[in-house]
Amino acid sequence: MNIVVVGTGYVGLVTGVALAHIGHQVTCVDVDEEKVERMKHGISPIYEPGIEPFMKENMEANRLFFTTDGARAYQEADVIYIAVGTPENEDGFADLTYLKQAVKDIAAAVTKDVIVVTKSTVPIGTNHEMKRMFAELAPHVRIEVVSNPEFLREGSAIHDTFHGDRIVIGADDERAAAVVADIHRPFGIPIFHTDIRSAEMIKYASNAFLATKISFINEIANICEKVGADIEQVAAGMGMDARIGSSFLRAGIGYGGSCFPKDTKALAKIAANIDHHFELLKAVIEVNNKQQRKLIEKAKERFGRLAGKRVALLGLSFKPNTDDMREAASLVVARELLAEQATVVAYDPIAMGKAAHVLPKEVIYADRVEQALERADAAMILTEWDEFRQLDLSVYVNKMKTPIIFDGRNCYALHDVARYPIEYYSIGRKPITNIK
Ligand SMILES: NC(=O)c1ccc[n+]([C@@H]2O[C@H](COP(=O)([O-])OP(=O)(O)OC[C@H]3O[C@@H](n4cnc5c(N)ncnc54)[C@H](O)[C@@H]3O)[C@@H](O)[C@H]2O)c1
Ligand SMILES: O=c1ccn([C@@H]2O[C@H](COP(=O)(O)OP(=O)(O)O[C@H]3O[C@H](CO)[C@@H](O)[C@H](O)[C@H]3O)[C@@H](O)[C@H]2O)c(=O)[nH]1
Repeated sequence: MNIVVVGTGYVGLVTGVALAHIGHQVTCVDVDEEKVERMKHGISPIYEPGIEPFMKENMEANRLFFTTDGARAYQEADVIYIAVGTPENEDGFADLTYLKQAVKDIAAAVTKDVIVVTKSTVPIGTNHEMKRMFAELAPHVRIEVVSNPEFLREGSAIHDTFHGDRIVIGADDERAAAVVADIHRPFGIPIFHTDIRSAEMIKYASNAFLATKISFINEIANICEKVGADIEQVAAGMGMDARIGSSFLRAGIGYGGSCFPKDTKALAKIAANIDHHFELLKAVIEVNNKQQRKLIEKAKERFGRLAGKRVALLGLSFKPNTDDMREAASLVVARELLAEQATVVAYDPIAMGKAAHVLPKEVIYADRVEQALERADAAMILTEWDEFRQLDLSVYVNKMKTPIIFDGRNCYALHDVARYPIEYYSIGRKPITNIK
């Protein structure tokens, strides 16, 4: 089976590598020449733990290739996976420009029948629109379109691909569905067959539901703070109920990343377009927007004014084990701190290179966590990197001007913090005020 993957971002590259690893012949196409050049040398354009050894192993076995020559790759393909970006446009809807361009590129090149598999997250009805475009642009061949939404998480993408809970295959054509199921069978993951529209909706509904769990637990955390309960205990107790489940109940400063923010907004928009006002989802989004500002609120309450304060920002990426800055809470927090005329000194183990392109230019970068904390009036933890979780708490005491920590990810146990002369404000838990 000759497989081509269009787009080598988080989804495309991981899909290409994984399909090669289970034995398929895979060519990954990207329009970004620099990216392709790096990948040809076994260098991943994204920070994703464990991906490069997989790339190298499959390249050496002659199963994995990279090219910018889409036309040639599409001509030789039996199955083409589309994994290009579908970012948010200014109305909150999914921008389908890249996807439509990929459809045009494929239609212009193919000379034989082919199956096109859509991995990109697309609004309900998009795969049918793609089918219509193919029929119009490439009437000489038969192109079947299959929806195969992706559920991997950044930072654990390789693990998720080999250990996913399900593979969703949405198709109108039984033969095409069977071909795609056969391709994925070696993963040994349950395959769920459905129609195309339901597959498209499964992706949006899954992300919206997970985002709902996060906003729900964050609201409970905010109430816990006021009634003296502890969110870690509450989430643990709730999660023991198998009907609720313990995952995605980590309270914090809200969800970010390339998917939840855009996909929740896109689903709300999809609903609005058919005159359905998705009130629950709108509240989930609103709660998240507020939650991203939670540490600023707490700091203002503690200090009154933030002007002139030196604040160490620990963690910039939207979650640990990725350098992805898309919709990271750090963007909001850095901007607000600077607007309050605070000095912002930032540190992230991996994301500083990317962060420097998107954070305001006034942000100062530290090479090490200790350097960021030096003479700081306050520290704000935005990403729960292991480096911060494992940091000896005495470092805060020894380095900071005043060891006042605002922890947006509940990195430390309260009983550990209580042993140090630290002021500690976290999410949904009692503050600790041990500074003498
Ligand atoms: N990032 C995730 O964790 C994740 C998980 C599940 C689903 N998704 C969805 O998968 C899709 C891809 O997301 P991503 O984060 O991997 O995107 P990305 O932005 O990281 O990568 C997209 C790639 O496509 C390339 N590209 C654009 N147009 C092209 C064309 N015509 N031909 C060849 N290459 C082209 C770009 O150069 C880029 O390298 C989106 O729809 C997203 O919502 C993402
Ligand atoms: O209990 C939790 C879990 C997550 N988060 C936050 O939620 C965001 C998203 O985290 P996660 O879901 O782990 O990462 P993503 O890589 O964005 O993955 C999500 O988005 C992908 C793109 O659609 C989907 O494929 C995945 O299934 C879905 O989990 C991050 O900011 C996390 O800090 C919390 O605040 N609390």
